[in-house]
Amino acid sequence: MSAFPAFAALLVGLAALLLLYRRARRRGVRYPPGPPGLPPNRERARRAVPKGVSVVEVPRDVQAIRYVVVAHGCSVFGGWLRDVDFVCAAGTDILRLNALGTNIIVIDTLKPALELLDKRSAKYSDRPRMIMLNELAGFGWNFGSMEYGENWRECRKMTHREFHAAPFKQYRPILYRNACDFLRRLRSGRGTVPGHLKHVVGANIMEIVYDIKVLPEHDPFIVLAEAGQECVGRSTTGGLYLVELLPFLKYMPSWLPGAAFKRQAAVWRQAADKQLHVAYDDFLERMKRGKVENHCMAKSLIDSYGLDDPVADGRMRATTATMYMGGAETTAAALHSFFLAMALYPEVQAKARQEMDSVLGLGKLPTFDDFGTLPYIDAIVKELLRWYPIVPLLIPHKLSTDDVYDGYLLEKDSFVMVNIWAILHDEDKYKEPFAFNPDRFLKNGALDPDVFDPQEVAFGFGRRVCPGLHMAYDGMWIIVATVLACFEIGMPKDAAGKVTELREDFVSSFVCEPKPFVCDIRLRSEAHASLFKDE
Ligand code: HEM
Repeated sequence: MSAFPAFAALLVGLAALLLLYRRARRRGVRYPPGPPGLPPNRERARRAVPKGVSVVEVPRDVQAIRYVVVAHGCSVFGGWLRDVDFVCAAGTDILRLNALGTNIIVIDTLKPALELLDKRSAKYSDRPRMIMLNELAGFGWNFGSMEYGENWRECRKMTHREFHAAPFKQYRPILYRNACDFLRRLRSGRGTVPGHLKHVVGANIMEIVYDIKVLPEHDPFIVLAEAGQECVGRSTTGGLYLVELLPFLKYMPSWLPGAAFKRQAAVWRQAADKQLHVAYDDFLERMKRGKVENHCMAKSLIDSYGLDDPVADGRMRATTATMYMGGAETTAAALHSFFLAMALYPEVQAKARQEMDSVLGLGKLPTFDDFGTLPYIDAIVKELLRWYPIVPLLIPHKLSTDDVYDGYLLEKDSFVMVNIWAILHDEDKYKEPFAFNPDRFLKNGALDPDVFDPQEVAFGFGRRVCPGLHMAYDGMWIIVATVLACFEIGMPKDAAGKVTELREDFVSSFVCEPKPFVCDIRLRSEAHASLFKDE
């Protein structure tokens, strides 16, 4: 017998043994409930739901939860699951979907989310590989999508130095100054609210990270960062790339038919490289000329790590560039929801103003010196995090080893998503969860410690928890407080001055944001304009 058939027989034998071993090991094992296999459409998905798992049909106008399943597409499954618009199992804590061999675990309640992602975070802190995004399009430097390991740990350490609660306070004057600029832009009547929000959050990040003061319009650094952000959005929500399932395809020559994904990735790679290097190189160049005037993240990192170590240099570039990726779209989306909520709930505005007038006195713009003295403003920020959670399904974590929870086997390499939307709309925690009602967080005029704080879940879990959460909270707080101090936000009106309809209509994407809408924004009085006039 020649060597090849013997070798082939040996391989087949080994594969069969492995299969038998895995079957034996799995015998008696329970998996979390869920539809068997990939549900390709709504009808089949509904029929496929196993006994004992009830399915909640979601009202069409409550857009966000439709994406409990659809938003799996944010990582890799979008194309297939897009038309599935039913949602999660009620009565189960954990749901398991299987999409062509990839397990997706959806955690629907707080207890398993905390137990697994927080307490057992050593096992649950990896991310899916995302070949198109990380490896082909060149965004592997983004530590938000980086695999768990030393590189990721070092980037987190670098972020923590500047962004945890105490050091971040030094950046509050920047947030305040840019908030005043935002008020002036709002007053000008030019542009759009989402455009102004994008500008203010971009301005905050660029200044805090690189000491760059952006231009009022078409700032080149924001333009580059937005271009990078758009590539990430398109590569993660545009549907599945076959290369995610067949990784060897990544070596396919770009000129071959069927390799359009590689040509697309090459275009995105240019944006990824620019986002990584341009602002950082600009900072280095200014530093060499002695032109860096203020403390910023890049300066602090270079003061500690120096300029000579190429590994540290790569990580400093990656860490600083990741801040825009994580912080711009999310914060702008949350504040966009703020304008919608205020137009829909004028009584909330009235209460906020009453609080500010009585605590601060008339005719004063709130500043960070007032932080902690305005519980109703804090309650509005918390309700914004809860009402339409900004990242309703988390960024998928990946389980790095088999695990067991409540008798269920959770397999190594499963994607793990938390249904933050469901947790923050749990009627046991929040009465009338669909209403925007900041009062739910208050008792006797102070924040009620017995009400579950949405911050506990809205920023994620365990070792992957959002490192920008203090910046996010402070950045939202100052805009909410100063806008309410100076402006009235009302329902849209037609040309004849008649109030027109305004709906809660949100974009179906990885980040939950209202679809464009019009509202009526008016200065409370000319005297209020003097509170934020040009410096
Ligand atoms: C309202 C605003 C924000 C919300 C709701 C939010 C929410 C989140 C969530 C849910 C995650 C995933 C956590 C997980 O996987 O468990 C995350 C990750 C992240 N966020 Fe935020 N975020 C916000 C603002 C910011 C800001 C202002 C920054 C920085 C300037 C930032 C930087 C990041 C980064 C770098 C990651 C990736 C962390 C990692 O994978 O290690 N975020 N954020």
